[in-house]
Amino acid sequence: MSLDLRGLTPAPVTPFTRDGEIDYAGIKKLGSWLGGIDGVKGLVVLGHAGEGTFLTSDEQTRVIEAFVESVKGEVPIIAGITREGDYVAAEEAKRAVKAGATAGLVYPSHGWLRFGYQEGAPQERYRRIHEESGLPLILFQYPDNTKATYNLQTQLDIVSQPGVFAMKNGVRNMKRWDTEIPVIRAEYPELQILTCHDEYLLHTMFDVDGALVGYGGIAPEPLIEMIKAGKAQDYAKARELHDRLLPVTKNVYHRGSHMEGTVALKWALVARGILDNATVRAPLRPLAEGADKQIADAMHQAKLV
Ligand SMILES: N[C@@H](CC=O)C(=O)O
Repeated sequence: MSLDLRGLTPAPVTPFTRDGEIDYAGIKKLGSWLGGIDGVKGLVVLGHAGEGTFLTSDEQTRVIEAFVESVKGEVPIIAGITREGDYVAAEEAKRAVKAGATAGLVYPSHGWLRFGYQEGAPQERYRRIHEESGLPLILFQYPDNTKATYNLQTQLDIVSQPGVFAMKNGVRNMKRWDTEIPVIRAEYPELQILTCHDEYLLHTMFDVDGALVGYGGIAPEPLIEMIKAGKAQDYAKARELHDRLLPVTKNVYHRGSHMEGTVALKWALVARGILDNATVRAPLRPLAEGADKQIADAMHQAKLV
């Protein structure tokens, strides 16, 4: 299966039953729906939206297997690789391969968020995970306001390494976006650059090959259109889609932290009839009373239901 993510790669939620267990029937419904949409290029499971770090290792394996089964080979399943240490992250990547994952999205080591990273450590993390698991990897560029954001040289070094084929860019600093992407593109024209700015999709859609976003798990159809409009440099069309989606964007991604957005994604899927509940695992918390109705109304306004 070729790894061409030049289009929409949703990062779906992990459905739970009302009593908090993994809902495999829900995964089947969600995965087969998303995987069957023309323009969906892959699914990234066990990311932030997928509550990947809230699952046990066995659960992670079973979630990957269930998503692989659900898409029936239509699209690749890409696993979030999130463990803090490189040794355990490489072990996690090997388990993901066994479960059927075709690629990995490598998260920064958690401690870097607070303390920053030693020079060379991110490059080494990608090298080790790829060498030990064989997984093709996606570089995850964190926001500029974290200490786990990679400077330009670190990004260039990582994407020069064997096995790194794409970048999920969530830098949220337009100076860096405007100046770093052209340099990376010029040096590595084959690298697939994907936006993950769920809340700024219009503004980042004209410089990328695609989008790797949780938003894609609830509104794949208009996002596929928006990616096409971005590639055609058709601002009017992209703006129209943005405006249509704004009630949903506000209700999912402007409602508080990005983490709260994960809970909202589940309510949006309830509104679409894909999930039957919005159960999440702690530390996520249920949304305030009435949020389900606000989200359902927004989904109606955006013509997604
Ligand atoms: N869109 C988010 C969610 C992460 O996985 C981001 O920017 O990182």
